[in-house]
Amino acid sequence: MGWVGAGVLVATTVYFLYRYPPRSWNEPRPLPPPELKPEAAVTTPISDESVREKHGPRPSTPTIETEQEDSQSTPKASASSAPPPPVFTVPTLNLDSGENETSNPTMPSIPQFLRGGQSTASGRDNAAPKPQSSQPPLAPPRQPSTTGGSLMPPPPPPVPKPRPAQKNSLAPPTLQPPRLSGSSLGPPPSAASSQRGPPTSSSRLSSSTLAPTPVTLKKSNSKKVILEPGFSPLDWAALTSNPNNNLRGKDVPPGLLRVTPSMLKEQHGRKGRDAWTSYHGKVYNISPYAPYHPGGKGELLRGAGKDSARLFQEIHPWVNWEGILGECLIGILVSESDLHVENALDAMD
Ligand code: HEM
Repeated sequence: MGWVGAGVLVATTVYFLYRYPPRSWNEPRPLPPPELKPEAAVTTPISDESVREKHGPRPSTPTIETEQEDSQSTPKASASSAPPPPVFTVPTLNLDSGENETSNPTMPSIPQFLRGGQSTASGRDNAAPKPQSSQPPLAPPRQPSTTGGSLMPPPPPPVPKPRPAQKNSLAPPTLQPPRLSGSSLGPPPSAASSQRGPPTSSSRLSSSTLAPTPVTLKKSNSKKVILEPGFSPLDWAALTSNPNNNLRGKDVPPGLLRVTPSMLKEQHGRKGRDAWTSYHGKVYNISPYAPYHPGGKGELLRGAGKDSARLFQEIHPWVNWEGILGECLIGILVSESDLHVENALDAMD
């Protein structure tokens, strides 16, 4: 309903503007000689109001009388030839302001319309506003009177504001292609990828794991050697898993031996002797492992006849010594004095 009312208001405004363009508002329109009497126009409505307030609602009267009373309160043409009172100049002054013409063009057009055309017409003046009356009882609430103080600005015509969505629809659409991420095209990360290190810059460039990854060959400090066939770590594991294989050495008595540093030094791996080494107080025969050592036989034998803990920790501290050489354990490392005391005790027994 609000939209219908607004539409009617806009249509009325457009009609008035078309019928009475703003240019004609400033033109001094000569009032017709049979203009209404100022006294009657000003005083009659007030008296009518006072009468109504005093005596309450007007009893039903014949139509003819009502028309007569209304005709008195309505500015109509009369036979009086008196000059127009200065009260009619008030609307003209209001119309001179340019803002009123532009902002509220409908306000001044109504009095012009009533004075110029309808005031001269007879009959349909009951609903017409009374320009000289400060309290027009029969006028619509939004009908402005000619006095500037009681002007009520009509509601602005509803201007539909474009919604943000409509703005976007009017604006040229900026279509952006969907962002293709490399990870979305590739397969899901495998479980092994979680154990890898952070991706390098070269691997980040490739969007798929199927793409060839550039391999940069750099000089490696690795001293790994090419092992002979049958001497892989798996072959060593298979060899140590069999307890029948005597990896401690053919001349070594069963049980753990007490090995002094002098005894260890004599097991240097040359002249047909096995190479022994000590690690954290234990002595191992490393000769069976020499052909399986990834770093080569020569590197391994650097620790022959002495303690290898420092070398081992410097090169590959991550290697499980005990897990690899557990079956090669000879005994424990004891000092020379300790061995002599033990031998003396054994002799006493
Ligand atoms: C004590 C003297 C030893 C020396 C001087 C030595 C030296 C080396 C060297 C130079 C490498 C190659 C490292 C590389 O490729 O970057 C290596 C690898 C290796 N060594 Fe030894 N080693 C010794 C003892 C041992 C012992 C006693 C064991 C076994 C308990 C052993 C097990 C290994 C293993 C498993 C690798 C491969 C490591 C890997 O690839 O990560 N080494 N060693």
